[in-house]
Amino acid sequence: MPQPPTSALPHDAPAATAGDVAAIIVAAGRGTRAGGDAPKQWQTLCGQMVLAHTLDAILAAGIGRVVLVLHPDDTARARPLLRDGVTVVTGGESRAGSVRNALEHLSHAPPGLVLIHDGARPLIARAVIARVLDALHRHPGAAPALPITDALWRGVDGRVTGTQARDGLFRAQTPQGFRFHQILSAHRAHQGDAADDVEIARAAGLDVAIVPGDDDNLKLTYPQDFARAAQILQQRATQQEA
Ligand SMILES: Nc1ccn([C@@H]2O[C@H](COP(=O)(O)OP(=O)(O)OP(=O)(O)O)[C@@H](O)[C@H]2O)c(=O)n1
Ligand SMILES: C[C@](O)(CO)[C@H](O)COP(=O)(O)O
Repeated sequence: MPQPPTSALPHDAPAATAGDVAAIIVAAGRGTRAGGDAPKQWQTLCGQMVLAHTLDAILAAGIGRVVLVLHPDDTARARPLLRDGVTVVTGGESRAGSVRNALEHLSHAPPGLVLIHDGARPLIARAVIARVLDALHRHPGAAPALPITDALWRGVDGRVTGTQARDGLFRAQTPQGFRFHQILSAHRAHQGDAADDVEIARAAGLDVAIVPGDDDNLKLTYPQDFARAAQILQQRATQQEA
């Protein structure tokens, strides 16, 4: 069984090399819902590109091998992000296609485990990464999520047309982690798009554990998300100074 890297593991976990784990950061989208003068992953958040925050967070967790998945129009923007252990592949027409391109790239020197993360989630905490890696000791897949705490409705044209029970429903986050060869096979077998990699894994019959997510691990989707993300980063900076 491949073991995750030491630095992202609980203190009592067996030591492992960082080479056992690779991360894929998908950042080939166009960020249409966010608007702005560039796709959201390239916009500035607290003085740094969104994608730089995301990459720094993944590297800080001890993941020594990262594949950035970028739109072909964006490769020049990525120059400040390039360093040892970071490679770039071209994205696909869908998020699933982008992930598939990265998995095929990694298949030439396959890791034991792979974490698949949205470039648009720059506030990913090391503790969440560690929870995913720890669960991969016991499950072929693991992903963070938050339970739904609000009532759920169906609506059309601004009116409620029905309600939906919330029991057993979760808001999925990333990174979503898998044993590499299993998620590669699942993607190769999958037809069409998918909301996330857990959907593709489940379609291939893989067991996926849910680990606690983090409210701060938001996906930058709309313009207002940037203000919330900046507030979280400023709170973190203040706490570190204290
Ligand atoms: N063909 C695609 C589409 C999306 N993504 C990435 O998948 C993540 C989640 O997708 P989303 O938040 O929907 O990003 P966009 O597709 O850019 O947003 P929008 O739907 O508003 O255009 C993002 O980091 C995005 O860059 C990708 O790598 N390749
Ligand atoms: C992968 C994901 O972030 C899990 O919640 C989400 O499905 C991405 O959705 P999007 O429409 O591609 O932003």
